[in-house]
Amino acid sequence: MEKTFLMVKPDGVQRGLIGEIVTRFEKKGLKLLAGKIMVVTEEQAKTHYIEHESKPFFGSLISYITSGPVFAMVWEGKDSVALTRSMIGATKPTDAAPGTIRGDYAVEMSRNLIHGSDSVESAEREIANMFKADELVSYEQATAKWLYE
Ligand SMILES: Nc1ncnc2c1ncn2[C@@H]1O[C@H](COP(=O)(O)OP(=O)(O)OP(=O)(O)O)[C@@H](O)[C@H]1O
Repeated sequence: MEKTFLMVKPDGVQRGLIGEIVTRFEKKGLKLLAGKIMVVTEEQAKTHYIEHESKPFFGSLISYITSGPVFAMVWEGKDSVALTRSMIGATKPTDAAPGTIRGDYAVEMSRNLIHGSDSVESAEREIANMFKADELVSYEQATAKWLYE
């Protein structure tokens, strides 16, 4: 089983798309281990996007991701990193296939609604940057069946 870090970016929160996005992953069969509305600090943003530090768009990327609340999540399931990346779609909305989140709802590359980890290692680093260990339920807890009395 694999964990991944997903984040509805400020444009997705402002457009009221949290529920729509969460529903897609729930219906796919992934389990939500943690989720919170939060404002990303500049320090967290720079750690999150460290691989883009030398890129010309780094400054605007940091301003954008810290500009308003995001909805940060941890999901777990088989092949969750690859599955969620394919459900999110290409970075550039014009390349994102219809049926993907960006393909259905995003227009601009710099306002592409959602982030998803690109590897298991990135997911571990990104989760640790945004969550404390005790904010996550376990996969066993997330899959436990509710029973009638
Ligand atoms: N050439 C670019 N010009 C402007 N913004 C860009 C460019 N390339 C990437 N970005 C922005 O930086 C973010 C991170 O880029 P990355 O290549 O990691 O894409 P991604 O993995 O699809 O997106 P994310 O990391 O947000 O999930 C993109 O989501 C996009 O908003």
